[in-house]
Amino acid sequence: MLINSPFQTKYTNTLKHNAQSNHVLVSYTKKVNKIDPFAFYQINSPVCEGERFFWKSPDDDTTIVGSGLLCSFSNSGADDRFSRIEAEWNEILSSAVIDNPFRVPGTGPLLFGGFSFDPYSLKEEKWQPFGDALFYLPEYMLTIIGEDYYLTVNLFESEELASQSNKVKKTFDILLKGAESSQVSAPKLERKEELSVPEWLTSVAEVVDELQSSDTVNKVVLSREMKLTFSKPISSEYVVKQLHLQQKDSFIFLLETPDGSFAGASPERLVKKMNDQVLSTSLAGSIGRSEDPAEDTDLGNMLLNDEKNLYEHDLVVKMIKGALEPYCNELQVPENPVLLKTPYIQHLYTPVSGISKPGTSILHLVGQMHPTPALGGVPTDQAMKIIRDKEKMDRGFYASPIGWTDFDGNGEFIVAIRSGLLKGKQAFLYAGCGLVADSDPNDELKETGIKFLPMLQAMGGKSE
Ligand SMILES: C=C(O[C@@H]1C=C(C(=O)O)C=C[C@H]1O)C(=O)O
Repeated sequence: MLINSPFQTKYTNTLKHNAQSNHVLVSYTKKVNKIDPFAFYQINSPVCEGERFFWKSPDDDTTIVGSGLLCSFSNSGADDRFSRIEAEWNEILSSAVIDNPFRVPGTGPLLFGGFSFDPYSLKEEKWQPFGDALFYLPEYMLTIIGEDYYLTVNLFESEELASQSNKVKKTFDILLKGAESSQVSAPKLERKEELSVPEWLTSVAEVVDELQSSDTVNKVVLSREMKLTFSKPISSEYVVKQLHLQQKDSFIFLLETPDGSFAGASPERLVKKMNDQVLSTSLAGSIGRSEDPAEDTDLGNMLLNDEKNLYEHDLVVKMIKGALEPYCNELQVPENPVLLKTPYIQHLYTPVSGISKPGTSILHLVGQMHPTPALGGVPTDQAMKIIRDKEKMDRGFYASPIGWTDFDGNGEFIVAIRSGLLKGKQAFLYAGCGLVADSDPNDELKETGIKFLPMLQAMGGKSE
């Protein structure tokens, strides 16, 4: 690490955080020349490996890369995990010294991370480093907004200001000199296993039966897992580079820990907040793609007129509208969905936008909206119970909110689908689908098979 922070503290609870609250955050942001985000990602390897993150919104709108950990925020269990992260973050910010003349969203001190899907689900060892909430305040961060590049350095105040600014200046110089990205070799896939397929098909059939006979439960999203084994440990950087090249219309995300990384390419925004503008997305209802343009249009039209998919979609729209209503004015919800196409699948898509009421934070909105019926079901509590009972696995961070919030309260969170956990020589991929009373198990198996493809392709495991 270029700046040797003596305060690398893992805040596991509010109490511990309070004990550290005399440390003042100092943050510097500078506009810099163009720099390759992957070169920046590698810049402090191997020292910072396990302490990095990567984010890119569709169409290269915003790219944020963090390297090195000034501190992390984590917690386990409990429904108040959203507000606890927010309280700890606000406490750090309340005494922070911030030198950022630009105040562009995504620059300056920023928290990147996410939450687990379900704090009450069974817990698997492989997800243990992530807990139920994990956020990073990076030491070094690159933000790219369109053609503009910003570098932020964060440190805790521990020395004379003059020597601090000297260090920061040196850091900027070193970072900018070493900015060449080196190649990482492709992983060699040795084994690909779709886990418990017969059991999963039985669970889907059972849930469909329950949906048919129930007066109260309308939708449940069930997911399944695929395990990949490689000849050598898989590089998170390789995977994220491939996703970046292959999935232009999706959000690319990566959160590293020293014991496993979570990465994916999700088309689904949960919520974006820029000043008081709020934007959310209902994404549910799916159909495949065709290489033949006319056939592809036909498939899209079929989806736009399919009652089962429209119903599934509408449940999500209604819930998102209901969750945002108490916190937003001027909510706009188009009457009909449109299509959102990614390379392997097309979805029904409805944007929901509004103006947030004063005092509404993005983390609060995330807590109010998660899990939407696109990933959980309707009604939420009953659907979550069914998911726990039928899936019998730990989704970890799959299907959960992941994203960022900056010191000005701007931010964006997505739903972490089309994703996987990379752990040494193994990777665990996840894919799910919305079930309603007239769902067919074999169709759902096929749909989830398609949803594995973005990650599979990025890891060299997609057979043509
Ligand atoms: C659950 C996933 O996707 C979700 C389910 C969808 C559906 O059932 O049609 C569509 C988009 C996503 O909201 C996944 O990709 O794993």
